[in-house]
Amino acid sequence: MSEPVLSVRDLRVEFVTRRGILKAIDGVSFDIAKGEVLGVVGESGAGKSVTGSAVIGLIDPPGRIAGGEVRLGGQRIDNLSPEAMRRVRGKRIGMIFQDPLTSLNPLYRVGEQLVETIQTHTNLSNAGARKRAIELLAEVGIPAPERRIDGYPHEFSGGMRQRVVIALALCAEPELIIADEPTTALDVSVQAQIISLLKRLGREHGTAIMLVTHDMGVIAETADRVAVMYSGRIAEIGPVRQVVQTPLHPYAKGLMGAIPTLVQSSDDRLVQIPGSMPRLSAIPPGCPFHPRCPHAWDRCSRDRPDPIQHAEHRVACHLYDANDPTAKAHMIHTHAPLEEGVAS
Ligand SMILES: Nc1ncnc2c1ncn2[C@@H]1O[C@H](COP(=O)(O)OP(=O)(O)OP(=O)(O)O)[C@@H](O)[C@H]1O
Repeated sequence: MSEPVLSVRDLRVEFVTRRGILKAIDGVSFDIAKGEVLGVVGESGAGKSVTGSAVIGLIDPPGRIAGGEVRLGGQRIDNLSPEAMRRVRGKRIGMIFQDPLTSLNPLYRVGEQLVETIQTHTNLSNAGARKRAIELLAEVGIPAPERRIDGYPHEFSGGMRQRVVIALALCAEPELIIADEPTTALDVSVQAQIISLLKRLGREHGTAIMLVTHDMGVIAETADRVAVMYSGRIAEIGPVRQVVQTPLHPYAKGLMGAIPTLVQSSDDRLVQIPGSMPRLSAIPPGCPFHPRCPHAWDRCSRDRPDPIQHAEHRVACHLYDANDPTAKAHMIHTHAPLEEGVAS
């Protein structure tokens, strides 16, 4: 397999607070290949956004990267100077946030912003950059781009504004796009359009996309692979189809059961996982999910589970430890809906 565009190894991020050092990201590893969409999902506070911020070098004090490596196209970027990292962000990594106005200056016409960004990365003349900007606006589905290019951000609807942000992110032909909740602020009907646009552009431009969202529906629609985060760690990662249809980690099983389906009989209840994710200041020893896990046994409150390759999934759960003769028993002696991924 060719070298991944993004490679993250054993990433650790801490926040130094009066209550002590809080481990927000504690040993996260994943790759994203060219043209691939990795969905990063998990409940609020799981560490999705901090992971994205760490990749783009935007962890500000009191936060700090406490360990691990981030490589872009094989080159380490976690140890670059702030200035060098700013150049990487501008050129090699594009960013799309929930609020398009984070990326757009309300005082300038969208065309001026696109042209300026294009000219930062190319030798195009004003006329050439304007032509390229119109092409990009057309590519992201802005109608009448030769006219709309002279509009101000407030003259665009939320969905159209997010399309402009995507065009802006594409100006530099980045290797990686980090999209953090890109559709959360949009109407449901517009969300699907933006998501399919991102997916199509990622494929066409060969861009690797890290898509951060709490919305499993968006992940199921868009991602090639999915990482399920819990308490600053990846509980499970694998191809989206496998993880959505046959999740292995008990937390992922609960989360997948919580995807609302369009057709739902009155008997269908959303699966709720009892309890809540621990605060960073009170992460329990061993597996952070063990207090909520129906399978947990004494080992789970003692030993931190390392990720285990199980078929196409990588899962951080002792249940799948083929070297633990007691693991299987703990799988079998719990209730039925959690049994289909039994370790063999
Ligand atoms: N500046 C900060 N100081 C202290 N803790 C922080 C800081 N920024 C983030 N955190 C903590 O890091 C953890 C991970 O936060 P993060 O924003 O990555 O979660 P998330 O999964 O993206 O959640 P959400 O879906 O709500 O955005 C949380 O417990 C959060 O409180």
